[in-house]
Amino acid sequence: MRKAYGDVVALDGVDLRAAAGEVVAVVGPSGCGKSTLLSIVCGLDAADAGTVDAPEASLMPQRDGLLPWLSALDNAALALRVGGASKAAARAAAHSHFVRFGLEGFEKTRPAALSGGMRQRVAFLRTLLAGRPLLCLDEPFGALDALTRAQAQTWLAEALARDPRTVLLVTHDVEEAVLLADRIVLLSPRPARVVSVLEVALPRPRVRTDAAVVQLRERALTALGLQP
Ligand SMILES: Nc1ncnc2c1ncn2[C@@H]1O[C@H](COP(=O)(O)OP(=O)(O)OP(=O)(O)O)[C@@H](O)[C@H]1O
Repeated sequence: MRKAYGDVVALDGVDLRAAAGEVVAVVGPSGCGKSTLLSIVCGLDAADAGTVDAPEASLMPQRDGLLPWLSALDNAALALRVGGASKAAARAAAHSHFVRFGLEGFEKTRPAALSGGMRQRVAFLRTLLAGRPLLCLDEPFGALDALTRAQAQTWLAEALARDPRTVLLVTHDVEEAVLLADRIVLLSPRPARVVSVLEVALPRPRVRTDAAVVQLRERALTALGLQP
């Protein structure tokens, strides 16, 4: 696949495959074209050359995209409302996940009064409830502090274990990719090309201090040229 914005070539020959139910992490340096790739896969942008053969996808954008004037519950229920569900049905469906997502008691809270981690959980729930087979997650935890990020990685792993989907997870964070993905696609600096693909054949749940996790993280960093 190829995509340029004027003289800026964002993607140059990126070829990517995901099997149904597989979590594929896409890791690459800042500005290499990862968001562009997700926009094309989700049908929000068109490639200049190449094709996308993907099922219907829902995108969790880099900034959480929550609507500031809606409550947490109505934000989570938004995709269902857009899909034609009544307000009551959409709220009930969204609410049935609130306890598991650690959001109980915050149904009426507006996004500005939620913590960063909670906002990400609401945004993820909204993406999940869109009911599409493919989830495109663009740096879902990029804005979180290290501790909140570690917690968020755990709940995402648990949520996907409960409700498996095909996932494209864009991240800068090699460790996050090793913890969550079945396969890691490493991209070059812009224009993005696939540098290497690593299989993550490790049992779940994965622990960041595990020797195999640390070893794979180092292999990925080396492939990206970030480790001697
Ligand atoms: N709509 C656009 N118009 C012009 N240039 C764009 C547009 N979208 C992206 N670009 C450029 O394409 C390149 C790739 O951008 P993209 O956002 O896809 O990278 P990224 O890997 O997601 O970056 P980051 O990791 O920092 O989020 C950048 O140089 C960016 O400036």
